Amino acid sequence: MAENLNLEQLQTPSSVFFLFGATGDLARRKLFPAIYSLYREGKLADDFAVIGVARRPRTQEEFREDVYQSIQEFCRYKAEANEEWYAFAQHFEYKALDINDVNGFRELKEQTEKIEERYHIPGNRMFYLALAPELFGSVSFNLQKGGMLEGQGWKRLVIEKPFGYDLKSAETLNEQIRQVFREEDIYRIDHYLGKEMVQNIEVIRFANAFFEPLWNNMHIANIQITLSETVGVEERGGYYDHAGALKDMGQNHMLQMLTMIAMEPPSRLLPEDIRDEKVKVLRSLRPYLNAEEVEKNVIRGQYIAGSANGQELPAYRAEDKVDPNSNTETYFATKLFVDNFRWAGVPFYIRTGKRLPVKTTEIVVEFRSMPTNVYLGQKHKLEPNLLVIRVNPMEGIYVKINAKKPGSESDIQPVAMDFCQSCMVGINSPEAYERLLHDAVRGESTYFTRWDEVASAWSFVDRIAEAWAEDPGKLSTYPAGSWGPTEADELLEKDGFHWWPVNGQDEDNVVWNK
Ligand SMILES: NC(=O)C1=CN([C@@H]2O[C@H](COP(=O)(O)OP(=O)(O)OC[C@H]3O[C@@H](n4cnc5c(N)ncnc54)[C@H](OP(=O)(O)O)[C@@H]3O)[C@@H](O)[C@H]2O)C=CC1
Ligand SMILES: O=C1O[C@H](COP(=O)(O)O)[C@@H](O)[C@H](O)[C@H]1O
Repeated sequence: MAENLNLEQLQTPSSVFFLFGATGDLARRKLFPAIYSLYREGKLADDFAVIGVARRPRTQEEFREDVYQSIQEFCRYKAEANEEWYAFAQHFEYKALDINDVNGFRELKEQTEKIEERYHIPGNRMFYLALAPELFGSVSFNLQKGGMLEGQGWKRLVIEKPFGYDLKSAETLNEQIRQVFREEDIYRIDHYLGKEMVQNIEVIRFANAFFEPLWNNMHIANIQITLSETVGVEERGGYYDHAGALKDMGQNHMLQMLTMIAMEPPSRLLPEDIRDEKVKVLRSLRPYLNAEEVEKNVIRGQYIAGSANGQELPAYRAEDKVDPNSNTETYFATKLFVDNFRWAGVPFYIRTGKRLPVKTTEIVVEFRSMPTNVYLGQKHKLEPNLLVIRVNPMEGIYVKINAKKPGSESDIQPVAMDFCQSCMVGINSPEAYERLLHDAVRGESTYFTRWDEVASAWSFVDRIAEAWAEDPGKLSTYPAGSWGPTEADELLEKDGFHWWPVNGQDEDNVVWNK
């Protein structure tokens, strides 16, 4: 029998979790809440410690208060200021240092050793960099120079996206961190890989006899991946205006979801076997060879002023820290091909954007139509079968099939066979960051991106970004609160397809099994 990893049996070892960027947005909104949820669910070792690191001065009490406030605001479990909270908060300490100052790291070492002694932690250290990528190299070097990587126990580096701004900068970054850490000790986060339903794609595909035989170009007409957001750029205008939708979401989350959908079944469910299959998909992406191909196949747009739910919304160019003449895309849609035997000729359409009408991530697999339609002339045109994977905020899958309308002579109507996971587990489905932190501390690297995946994704995306850089003027606009530029609809219409309604917007047309 093939050897697999038994996640349930992986122990959570005692360790110190260093959070660089502890006064930042990501720490506040995602990381402190994730640690607290893991604690509440008994998924942390009894002997654990968290050291927050950033430049701002904070007393230990102030830092613990920051953590408390973040949990109250963003965590799915609420804390009560009682003894239990006090016991938990004692595990948190703060160290003010500048990443570029090695002396700060020497002091950090002393502080760490005291904590490790207090909690009997055997030198296991996880360094989470919730920092701008320019600082990743300096942190790695100074961790080494400051003696933080010495002694027994494992030392792991967890890095946030974006991993570079293009292939070249990613390579430089990678060379820097690889001078200090081994590839197997580097955990590159793509939080979409921590989402319940993205991980479920593997199970849906490889544990169901009726999907895998149909999972190819003989039976699938096209695949659509939509990641729509209602928010604008919020406080992150400075970062976003340099990144844009393609690099912020396309290079990572969208391509990672595509790999999960398109990869071959691995022979074993071991991290490297799965990652090997994913990277093959990225290497099989058909590159756009020139600016004309990019223009034909990739639509980019930027939102102008609009409205949603009766609220007036500003144009992107009027957002805080955004250049008023910015040509950065807040939306892109593209048609891709995975040039291998399984997927030859099947278009993958992916789209993402800010200030769209709903917050949703969905993957729609559209099956080919029946070879002949014996129901021609009936009232209802036969719709293709769909498998829809709802990633968030609703979690679940449904299969859309055609059935006879009860009581009618021969009317046909689409019905949905629905597995609504969020209906069963409610809002308590573990957040992506919880799952990924838990995996990283246990040394489970499957749902982190390996260097060759990152590099292949950048190679693909760079060609698009370069074509856009040559001709920055060709940018469509769309009103905030709309579904993006009309050109994105035409992209599918040219092929005889259309975007399927997402987020249950098709419900009037479909009978649901509820
Ligand atoms: N926020 C989000 O939703 C997401 C963020 N990310 C990524 O995570 C990373 C962090 O993002 P975010 O939290 O939003 O950023 P913020 O700007 O909110 O926080 C940056 C953090 O870095 C610290 N910092 C900056 N310079 C130094 C320095 N020289 N020495 C020590 N600490 C320093 C800041 O603390 P201080 O000023 O006190 O020094 C602060 O804690 C970025 O790479 C971002 O792209 C990825 C996905 C989502
Ligand atoms: O990585 C990012 O993801 C968020 C969207 O994540 P979600 O889990 O809320 O869907 C996006 O808003 C942000 O711009 C991007 O950097």
